[in-house]
Amino acid sequence: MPLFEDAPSQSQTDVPWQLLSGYLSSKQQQLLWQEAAHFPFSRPELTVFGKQHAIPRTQAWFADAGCDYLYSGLMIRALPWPHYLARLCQQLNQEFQLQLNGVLVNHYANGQEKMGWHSDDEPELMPQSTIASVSLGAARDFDIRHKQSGEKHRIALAAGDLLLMRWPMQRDWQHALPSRAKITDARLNFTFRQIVPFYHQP
Ligand SMILES: O=C(O)CCC(=O)C(=O)O
Ligand SMILES: [Fe+2]
Repeated sequence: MPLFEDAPSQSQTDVPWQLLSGYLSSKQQQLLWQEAAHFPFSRPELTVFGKQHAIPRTQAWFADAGCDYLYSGLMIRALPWPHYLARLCQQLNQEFQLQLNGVLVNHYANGQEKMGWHSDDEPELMPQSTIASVSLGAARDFDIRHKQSGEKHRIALAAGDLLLMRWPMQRDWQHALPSRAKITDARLNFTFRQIVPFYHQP
């Protein structure tokens, strides 16, 4: 019997995220990657401290009707679901008993493209809902830090991995995708979310 079996370190048991490595089959990865080649990615300009900046990645938002997303002051209308993405959403909902109804797709052309520290805590997200993050393409580090204590974790997200971010992750922690100068391959990330329908059109 291994030593310390009943006393795993705090960081392994008490964190609100769960990594399921190799969740997608290679066939599923291939179909999603091909489908995403036709997605209408855009690079919105955000206003930060009064200055306009193009985001360092491109993105697309797909969701059920009425699930528009106000993202850093930009209203993103829901586009209808592509076929394989819809199937993956259904699979996640069934397997983990979730009610995900939208997905933000982020495309990182190479290691220069990134995402800064944030929590996904927009008001149109269903309170206490889970976010399911699926990655394709280049493996990238994903950083997580606790808002109060500053405790840090780094996990690598590789092609086909699923990261479940459960409540209270977005309340207590921030996350980021740091740049990696040596990475030349593209990466896709899908964060499936549960939106309160018609939040922006009462
Ligand atoms: O690309 C990633 O792994 C993270 C994406 C993310 O945090 C987000 O879309 O909110
Ligand atoms: Fe996020």
